[in-house]
Amino acid sequence: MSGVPPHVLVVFGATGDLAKRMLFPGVVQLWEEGLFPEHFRVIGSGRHSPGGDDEFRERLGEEVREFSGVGEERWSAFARSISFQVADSDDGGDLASAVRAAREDLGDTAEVLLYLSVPPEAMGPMIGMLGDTGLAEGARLILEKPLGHDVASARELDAAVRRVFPEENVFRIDHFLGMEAVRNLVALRFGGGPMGACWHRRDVASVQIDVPEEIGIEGRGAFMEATGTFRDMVPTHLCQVLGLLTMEPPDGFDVESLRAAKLSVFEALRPFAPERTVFGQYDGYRDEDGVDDGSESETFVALEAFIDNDRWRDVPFQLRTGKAMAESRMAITVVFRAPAEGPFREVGDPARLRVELSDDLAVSLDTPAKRPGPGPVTEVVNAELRSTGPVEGKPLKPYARLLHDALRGDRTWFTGADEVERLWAVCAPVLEHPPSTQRYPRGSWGPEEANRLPGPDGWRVSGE
Ligand SMILES: NC(=O)C1=CN([C@@H]2O[C@H](COP(=O)(O)OP(=O)(O)OC[C@H]3O[C@@H](n4cnc5c(N)ncnc54)[C@H](OP(=O)(O)O)[C@@H]3O)[C@@H](O)[C@H]2O)C=CC1
Ligand SMILES: O=C1O[C@H](COP(=O)(O)O)[C@@H](O)[C@H](O)[C@H]1O
Repeated sequence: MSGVPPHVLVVFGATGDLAKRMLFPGVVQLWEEGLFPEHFRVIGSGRHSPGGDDEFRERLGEEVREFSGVGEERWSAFARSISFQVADSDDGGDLASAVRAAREDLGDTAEVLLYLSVPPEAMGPMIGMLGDTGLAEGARLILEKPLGHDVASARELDAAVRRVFPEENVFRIDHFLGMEAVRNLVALRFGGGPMGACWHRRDVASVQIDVPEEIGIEGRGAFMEATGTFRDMVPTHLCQVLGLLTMEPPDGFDVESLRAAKLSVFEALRPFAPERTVFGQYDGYRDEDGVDDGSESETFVALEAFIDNDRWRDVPFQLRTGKAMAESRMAITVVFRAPAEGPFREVGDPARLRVELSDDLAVSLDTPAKRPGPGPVTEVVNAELRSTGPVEGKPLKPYARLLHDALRGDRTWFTGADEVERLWAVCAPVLEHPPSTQRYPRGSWGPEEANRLPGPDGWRVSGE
């Protein structure tokens, strides 16, 4: 028994890339784990019909089986409660009728969860339609990132949302906040361990948040042309990780306290400088479907950030992400200061803490230590931190975990509109004066200029 009331889940953008790769696999994982409502209907929606309910189920089934590993029989059992209904921002009448019918089938206690997995420019008009058709009434709404494309459009979108939905029903999703390792950052910092004690400019020399991706754009040409990697990844995933990593201790671990703590550090985040930002585009990107022959859209970004507060002043935070790179990795590396004086000031490599943003706890510490023997020689030794007990069940995938939160009305790990708006303001100088886009070979670590950005020590994960 999941303890979650009956639900009608409506997914707009149900034929898109996110839906097949992450969202539906997340839904199915919840169902397999007994965490999805026992009684439910899922209605996929979009402007174009995949053919009918059967065709939708069949196509989605092939994709979801590939990305989630669910077996054919289990999928068929789940898929019995799935249908498809065409809708767009001008016409949601049939969809509203389908949702009403599904709700009646499920009984009085049934709730409605609406998921907008559509491109940023489609959000505003879709929300208007949800209001006009009555679909919004009493429903919860999940909004995909990025929300808008700059400060003005984010504000406009937020106003559209507020006209139709009360804030307590709005869930702005950032799936990095559904990652076990990202949530663990809060425990590592505030759980009383040594990591919390040295989390200060006094001890920390620099920090890297590095999310290279091996995949290219996977058929998302139109999305990448309109959005680009900077808007897609920086004010969203990378900054949310940065926020949790650098915020002051929150007053509590509830939604309001976490948002206030993140907002406060985002207010101290210095607007990004175009001269300390590198944009790149992988060779061959212009030949992808939906991409302009002369496109200058960036598929790679690296930048340096500073937080102007007492804790972090002058500590460089280096952020990097890109498509078609040498390796897929999500890693945070904190480099500690070497002592300024005394016998160990000559120690070659400084101490480093590495947190991999993976499902399993993967934290490692490289620290100088004395090599056994008569001489005063030091070497770097490594300690791996691992969970000590058996882990209950399979770790939930980020979308599964966040959907589970939303189904239960828990907004703790969803973002606030004021954070979103502030982060667009931080990005504004780069959006207004973007650096020129440098080419880089597929399978590389990005343009040469980006490799020089962190200084002589380079990017810590490259080529390890
Ligand atoms: N793909 C990914 O890895 C991730 C994506 N996201 C976010 O999810 C959202 C969707 O991304 P993704 O699935 O990749 O995009 P896709 O382009 O693959 O799919 C978009 C979906 O939205 C529908 N759609 C497109 N335009 C409109 C429109 N104007 N009005 C209504 N519906 C529209 C499309 O169906 P139809 O044309 O039939 O309407 C399609 O089903 C984006 O905001 C993206 O940032 C977030 C995390 C990861
Ligand atoms: O939101 C997005 O995230 C993915 C990276 O997340 P992952 O969980 O698939 O590793 C990124 O590829 C995509 O461009 C972006 O829209």
